[in-house]
Amino acid sequence: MTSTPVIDVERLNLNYGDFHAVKDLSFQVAKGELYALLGTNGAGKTSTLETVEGHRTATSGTVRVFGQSPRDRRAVRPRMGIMLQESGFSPDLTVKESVRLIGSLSQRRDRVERVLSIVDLTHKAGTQVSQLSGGEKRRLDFATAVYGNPELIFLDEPTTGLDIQSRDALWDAVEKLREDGSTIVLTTHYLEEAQQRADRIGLMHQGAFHQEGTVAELTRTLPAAIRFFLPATAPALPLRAKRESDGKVLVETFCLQKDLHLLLGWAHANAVELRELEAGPTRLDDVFRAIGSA
Ligand SMILES: Nc1ncnc2c1ncn2[C@@H]1O[C@H](COP(=O)(O)OP(=O)(O)OP(=O)(O)O)[C@@H](O)[C@H]1O
Repeated sequence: MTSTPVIDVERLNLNYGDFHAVKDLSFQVAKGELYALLGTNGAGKTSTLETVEGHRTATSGTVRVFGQSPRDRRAVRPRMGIMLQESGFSPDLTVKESVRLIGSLSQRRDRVERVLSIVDLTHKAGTQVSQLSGGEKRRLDFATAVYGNPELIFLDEPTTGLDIQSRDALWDAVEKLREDGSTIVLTTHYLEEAQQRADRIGLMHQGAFHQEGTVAELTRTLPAAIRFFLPATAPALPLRAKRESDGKVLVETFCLQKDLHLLLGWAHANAVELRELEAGPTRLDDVFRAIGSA
């Protein structure tokens, strides 16, 4: 990493009483990156992010954001947009008033109308927060990340409760922010989104990284899968395979194209129908499932 990282965490430890929740965690996020912090329940993601956001003090280790302590709120806070799982806007405020409030709290400058348009709430500007649907509330939460194009944006489960159109719109807006140079830290349980969007992933388990790297680096450690139903009368397969609980045959391979070619050639030569054939590269889900079994 050549330039100073936007986030620099060195040997972070966090204790809650006797419980060691985060253990010697180190990672960096470079300017313009989309970094996904993922992990099992209770892995320590929230504790880590709260420290990086300046809400929590480290038990030991150092955390730098833009080269400064995130506890120095006056220096760091105006440069960050934090979309929490619930932003807790007052139910009595209107949408427009809430967005204005984001402006005064963040000390960033923007046009309320622009922000309302990006989060697709222009038509709800005069509606009280208490009258919004779950998805509309989530889009209002997203306004905290958009207002004034912050340099560093935290997105905590950003698409939970959003329909597919709103999800697409949110990711379009995130892409736009990235084009303008924003750095993004994402947490999500939608692994597909992380797989599609993240430049790098930190995968936490029990307070430490289980793995860290690009999606390709994480998935490279596990084989791809070919699955199909095989008729009872079929001759012996040309590949090593196992039978799954639903009766499907599973072939695990690090040479997907070559083995698929071999299998299809064999099926054609023997006139065997491979019913419900599926073949695909390793997914992040598989990497997650392998945690604990490693
Ligand atoms: N205030 C607290 N006091 C004591 N233990 C805590 C406190 N906050 C979190 N913990 C514990 O620290 C561990 C890490 O919690 P954290 O919320 O950081 O995990 P997480 O990765 O965000 O989990 P999840 O995906 O379930 O939200 C958990 O075992 C949790 O029970």
